[in-house]
Amino acid sequence: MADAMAGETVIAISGLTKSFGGKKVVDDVALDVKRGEIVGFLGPNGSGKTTTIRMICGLLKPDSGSGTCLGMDILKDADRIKREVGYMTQRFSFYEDLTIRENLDFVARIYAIDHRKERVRETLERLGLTSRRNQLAGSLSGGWKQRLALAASVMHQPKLLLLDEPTAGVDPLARREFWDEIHRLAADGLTVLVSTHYMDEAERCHRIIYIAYGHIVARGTVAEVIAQSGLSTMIISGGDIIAIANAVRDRPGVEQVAPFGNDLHVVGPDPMVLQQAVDTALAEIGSAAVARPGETSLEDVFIRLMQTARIEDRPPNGPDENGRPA
Ligand SMILES: Nc1ncnc2c1ncn2[C@@H]1O[C@H](COP(=O)(O)OP(=O)(O)OP(=O)(O)O)[C@@H](O)[C@H]1O
Repeated sequence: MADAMAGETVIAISGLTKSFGGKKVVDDVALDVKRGEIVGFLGPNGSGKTTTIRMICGLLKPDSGSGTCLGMDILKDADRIKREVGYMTQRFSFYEDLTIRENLDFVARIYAIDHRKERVRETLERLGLTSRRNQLAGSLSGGWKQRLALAASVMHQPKLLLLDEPTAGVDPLARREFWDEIHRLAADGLTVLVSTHYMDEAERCHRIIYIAYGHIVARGTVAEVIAQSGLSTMIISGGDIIAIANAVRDRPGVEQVAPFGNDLHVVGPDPMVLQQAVDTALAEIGSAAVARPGETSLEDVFIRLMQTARIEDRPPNGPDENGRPA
């Protein structure tokens, strides 16, 4: 993020609340996003990410709450906000029997973009789509479709881009290129709020916000969110991982046990108690495996946040207290 742009507020919202069928799915959410930031929006399925994004961009009216998006009032100026943000939904759709260029031309007409042909040409160039401009959208692979969707959402030159799980089902190379593009756009001053379930994508954001069943429960840089969790991790290598997992799982001070390849990651809130639990478990089963302190991962933190989310806020078919699906 360029320093000169930092500080300018793009989204400033507080008390945002929305209910569906008597159930609050977004409850007292506050958001503050500055120009040029890439903010990741994470949380379990059904936690209110899409609903929040839709309220920010004027597509859905909040029950309560107030604030501004691009300097406009989210309650009074919803129609203007809608026109000035770029929004890429989870399921983007195109005319499959139109080419990439024709699809963009169609979008440009809808937005009544001036100098339409020139803008379509520029957008094709900027998003690396020029060589494929005459290919039918229906024949594109997932990664190219996604690039077309991104092109369609930035063609009207929005200052804020809202991306709702933009890379679901796209291969790693295409995701890498997509994120490189997002960073280039942000460096030019575009502000990005992106919902995702991918840890590597969270790590590519300047800042993340974690929402669990309507409530924001963590926010900050990835390093800050990991530090705030207060979790410690021991990594056990060189033994019967399954036997060790069974021996350590229910010990005091152990919250999570998960195999990663040939290693076992054991996570808990107190490093001393955790070490003791691991040592005792290894001794008990006579294992010669080696245990060492390791870095706590963002995934471990998110699982903890999901487990500790308020039970009454969870959907009836949501995860149980161990984070397992019902
Ligand atoms: N129009 C609607 N009518 C009724 N319920 C809705 C509506 N839109 C969303 N919901 C419910 O609100 C809750 C939050 O949904 P939302 O799509 O905002 O979550 P999400 O965090 O984006 O989930 P995911 O990660 O699965 O995309 C869910 O329980 C969903 O079923």
